[in-house]
Amino acid sequence: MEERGSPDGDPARSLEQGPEGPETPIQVVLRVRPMSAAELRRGEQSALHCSGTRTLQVSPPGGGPDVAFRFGAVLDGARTQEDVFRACGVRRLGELALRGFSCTVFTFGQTGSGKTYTLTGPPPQGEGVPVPPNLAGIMQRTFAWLLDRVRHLGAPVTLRASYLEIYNEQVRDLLSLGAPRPLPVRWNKTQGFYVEQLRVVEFGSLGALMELMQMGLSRRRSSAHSLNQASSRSHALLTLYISRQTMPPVDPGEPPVGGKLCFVDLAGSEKVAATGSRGELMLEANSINRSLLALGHCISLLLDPQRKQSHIPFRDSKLTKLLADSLGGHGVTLMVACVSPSVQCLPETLSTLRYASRAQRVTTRPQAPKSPMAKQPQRLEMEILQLQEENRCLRSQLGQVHPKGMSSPGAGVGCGWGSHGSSHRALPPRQPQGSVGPGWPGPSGTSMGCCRSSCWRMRGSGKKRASCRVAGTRPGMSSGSWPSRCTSWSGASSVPAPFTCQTPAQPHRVPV
Ligand SMILES: Nc1ncnc2c1ncn2[C@@H]1O[C@H](COP(=O)(O)OP(=O)(O)OP(=O)(O)O)[C@@H](O)[C@H]1O
Repeated sequence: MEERGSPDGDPARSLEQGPEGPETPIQVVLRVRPMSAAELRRGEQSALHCSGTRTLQVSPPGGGPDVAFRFGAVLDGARTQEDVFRACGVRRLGELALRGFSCTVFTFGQTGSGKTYTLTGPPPQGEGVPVPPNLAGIMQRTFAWLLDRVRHLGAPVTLRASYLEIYNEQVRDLLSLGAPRPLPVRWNKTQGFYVEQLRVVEFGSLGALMELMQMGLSRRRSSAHSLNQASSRSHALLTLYISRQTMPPVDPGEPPVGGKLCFVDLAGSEKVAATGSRGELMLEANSINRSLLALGHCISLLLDPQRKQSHIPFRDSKLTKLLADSLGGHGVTLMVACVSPSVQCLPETLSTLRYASRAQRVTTRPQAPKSPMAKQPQRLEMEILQLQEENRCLRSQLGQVHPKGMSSPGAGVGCGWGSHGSSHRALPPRQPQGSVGPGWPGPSGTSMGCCRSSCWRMRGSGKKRASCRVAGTRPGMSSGSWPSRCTSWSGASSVPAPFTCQTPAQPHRVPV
């Protein structure tokens, strides 16, 4: 018996462990749906047998050796929606998304194989009729889990969602306020590929999120053909953006830590001869097949260690652009491959199984965006340097003033290092808001204390002729970008009332 598939190991455990090493393979779970009523009516036989929790055996009709495929988990037609949710380890992906990772769950398979059922449950039985809770799919179950999890977290979390479809190679916003219109896919260095002008909606409750999902589902293109009465004619991507504020916030202006959880319901591959698609249905089928082909091509190239470092043609379709990070980037990805058990579907099923086998050998390098806390050491280091410098300077002034028994440090002692030996003219200091100290000058012409502690940068004053004696005026440098606490200014010709520094001082370096 030939066997293909993933290496040994407990699937649930490997998903629960999450991305430990630098490279993590795409996890693949296989779901075999039960025989449909139509298939049973036609008396079709099953060609698939699950042996154990990870192996699927395929028995070709008319004899021949069985072929076995191994995946992270294999779920037969008797498994419930809850079983599937658990086996897929989606909660673990949710936890990772809360920690800032970008996670993707996507379903893949032939038309009518149960992809939409797995993600969102059966089609609603009427307008506004909700899916019965026991039939709810991975998406509804994840939403409920996530909202509950967020409620019990100590830190505030902002949740937002977007929902789009790729229909005939056009991206349409399923949550747009008006009629959906094509949106461009762009690329930049920080975001990678993204959809411009996509509506992202903040939500605060499970009910609000379910409404968004229903809105998107009702707008998504679907049609009937001979293999599925409600066949999706587009790829749909619902993304949850999870922004978790660090405690305590590093800086009110800092963006919060953000993770993503994206659910992708791919349209099914189809043989137009089998589905009987004509006209518009056939155009849709061709577009679907082309984009799935592009996806398969990228997956094949990602498996080639030589090619992985070089060019992968993600730009070949909108689908591959939007899945680029999930497949070859820094995301954590789960693929749920869906198949029909029927012998009639075997060629398509084998193609799905091979596709899924290849996908589980693709690896990504999961990486959470750097938390604002990570920037702290650098910021603190700068602050420490500045404070040390100020401390050193103040100490040296104290050492020079007090031995002479001067009660007022401002009385009659010139700065010892001004140009041409003249007294140092300090700019009138800008007092930081709410800060009043002994070093601040009084009314024009009087100096009250040490310019070293009282000379502050001229924030936005535009007096570019003023220069810092130590750092100097740098070409193109505005006064606002000078050292935060310049201790020695000169050339302040445009300043209305120059002050004379009367504190003895030693030249010193100011950290810039
Ligand atoms: N595990 C299952 N249990 C019961 N019914 C199922 C199961 N999976 C799928 N079905 C039913 O099979 C039919 C096809 O499923 P579904 O629409 O989810 O397929 P699909 O793969 O999304 O197809 P398409 O690619 O054409 O959109 C639906 O009527 C669905 O309710």
